[in-house]
Amino acid sequence: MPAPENPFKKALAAGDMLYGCWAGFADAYATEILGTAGFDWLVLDGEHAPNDVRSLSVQIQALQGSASHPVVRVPIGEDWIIKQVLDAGAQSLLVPMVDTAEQTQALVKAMRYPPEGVRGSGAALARASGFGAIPDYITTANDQMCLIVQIESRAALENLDAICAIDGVDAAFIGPSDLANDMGYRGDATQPEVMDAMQDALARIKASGKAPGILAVDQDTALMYRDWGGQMLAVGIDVLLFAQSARALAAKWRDG
Ligand SMILES: O=C(O)C(=O)C[C@H](O)[C@@H](O)CO
Repeated sequence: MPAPENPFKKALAAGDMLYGCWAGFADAYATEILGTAGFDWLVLDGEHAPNDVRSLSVQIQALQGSASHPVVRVPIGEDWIIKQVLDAGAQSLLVPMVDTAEQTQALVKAMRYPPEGVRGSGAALARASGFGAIPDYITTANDQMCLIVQIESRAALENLDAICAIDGVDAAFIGPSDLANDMGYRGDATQPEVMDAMQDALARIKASGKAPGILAVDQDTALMYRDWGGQMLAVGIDVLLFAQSARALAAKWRDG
């Protein structure tokens, strides 16, 4: 029995439009609820939400029966955390702050067992292999790995074509907020220079044959990014959805 097929990897390659949402409560119960909403994918955010490997692992479990595919964002693109979240059952990783082709090549290797890569072998302990119930996991897992690199700096834009040319990259995901910061427009991704850079980057990613990804937290921006070629399109953040609706409700009753 081989490693489970990665439907998200397949859908990205097929060019399917895939709508996602950030899962930032770092809580399995909240993520399980979000998993009933109907998104194609959810980012379990290990970079900016208070997650650790255990909280990420239980959220992956909570999405077991959901149509929403878990995309785990690691805090940093390093071998040790990549092998831990893959062993926990993640098959699709979003890696922040990827600036060079060399970095990208190392990430591809970190996600794969030798000889293609350097992923450490711990299948018997790993939830990913069904704790040894999938006998062929170690020989078939490499093909199901899905790498989404985050493009969020001027250096990444400069190296974008070389990054997208790396075998093993499935998608390149623009981080509007960090990109704006790096371009000198801290907190404002609506600046024309940033918008032009993002539109150009989405087109270049698409032209490379990889899936273009990006995040928007309002409908008009999401529609614009989709028109620019955004295929892996995050259209919301659960924490923001909750906070904004709670504030609106309080204001409604408080202020009449
Ligand atoms: O730079 C960005 O924008 C992202 O990578 C997304 C943010 O990290 C996300 O937390 C929303 O602000």
